Amino acid sequence: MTDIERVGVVGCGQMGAGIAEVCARAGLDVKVAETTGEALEFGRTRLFGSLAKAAERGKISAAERDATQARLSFTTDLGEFADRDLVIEAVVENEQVKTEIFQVLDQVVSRPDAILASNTSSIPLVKLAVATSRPDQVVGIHFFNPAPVQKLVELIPALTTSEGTLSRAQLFAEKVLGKHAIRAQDRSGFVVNALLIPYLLSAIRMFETGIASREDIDNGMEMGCAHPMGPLKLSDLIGLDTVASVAQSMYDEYKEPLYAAPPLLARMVDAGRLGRKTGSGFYTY
Ligand SMILES: CC(=O)CC(=O)SCCNC(=O)CCNC(=O)[C@H](O)C(C)(C)COP(=O)(O)OP(=O)(O)OC[C@H]1O[C@@H](n2cnc3c(N)ncnc32)[C@H](O)[C@@H]1OP(=O)(O)O
Repeated sequence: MTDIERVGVVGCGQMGAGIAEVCARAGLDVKVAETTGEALEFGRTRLFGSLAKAAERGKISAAERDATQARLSFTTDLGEFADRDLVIEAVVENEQVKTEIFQVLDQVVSRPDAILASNTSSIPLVKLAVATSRPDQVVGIHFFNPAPVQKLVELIPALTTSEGTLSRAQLFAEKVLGKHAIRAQDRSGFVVNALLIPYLLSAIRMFETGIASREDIDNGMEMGCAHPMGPLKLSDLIGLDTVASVAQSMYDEYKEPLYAAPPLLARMVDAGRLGRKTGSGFYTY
């Protein structure tokens, strides 16, 4: 269906693990990289736990779970990505860290037309593209959390991305992974975050100024507008550090006050209350 069979995923946090799961469940050979053995073990446990849950809920059979696990391998050495047809980087939203990863991938990935993709939600793709010697093969493939559940991916071409790379990425996302792809320009926030982040920040401001309780804010949007989760619960799911860093990138790009993070968000990030992943955010988990 496409020429992509071997996928590399850099980072096995919340998003990396979800993306690796989606790719392995689609029948691909997936190699996942983390920086340390400890981080890798944590990520593997998260990923295998999610597959176990999918099997318990009857979404996949026990045989499919085992076959999916067998398609996943783990490493702390990006050098093992040499044979990958597509690599999706899903590490922290830090431009320097991502740039260094793209420089390494450019060195190690040997297939001449391999696609180097980033799951970034806010860093300009062109900055990652020009860090490589193949800027026409770098593209944004942005998944949503939880990646196994959310149907959408955003495809973001950098100014340098070739139409061939973009169409192969689209074919991969739609035909192999079964996602719905929308295209967005390489502008901070793309489509979804450009709409979502100001809404989340407004909810945090509303809570901070005492206009309503966290439960009333969330119930308001869940019961009033049929959102699956209210904005404070959703911020906890995304991770408050991610919400803050995406907001910062959007503020840096547009200088619009509506993208400025409220002080409470910054203080919670400083306190390490990052939401579900740390056990506490607007709620306790
Ligand atoms: C910041 C960025 O750059 C971009 C982003 O990611 S923005 C964030 C986008 N995400 C959202 O907006 C999430 C909104 N929330 C939701 O869609 C839902 O509340 C939710 C899917 C997270 C949970 O749904 P729920 O009904 O409350 O819980 P639950 O019944 O446990 O789950 C519903 C389904 O999702 C599945 N699911 C939930 N979490 C999952 C996970 N982490 N992995 C795999 N499957 C999961 C469940 O197995 C269940 O599947 P079935 O109905 O087929 O059994």
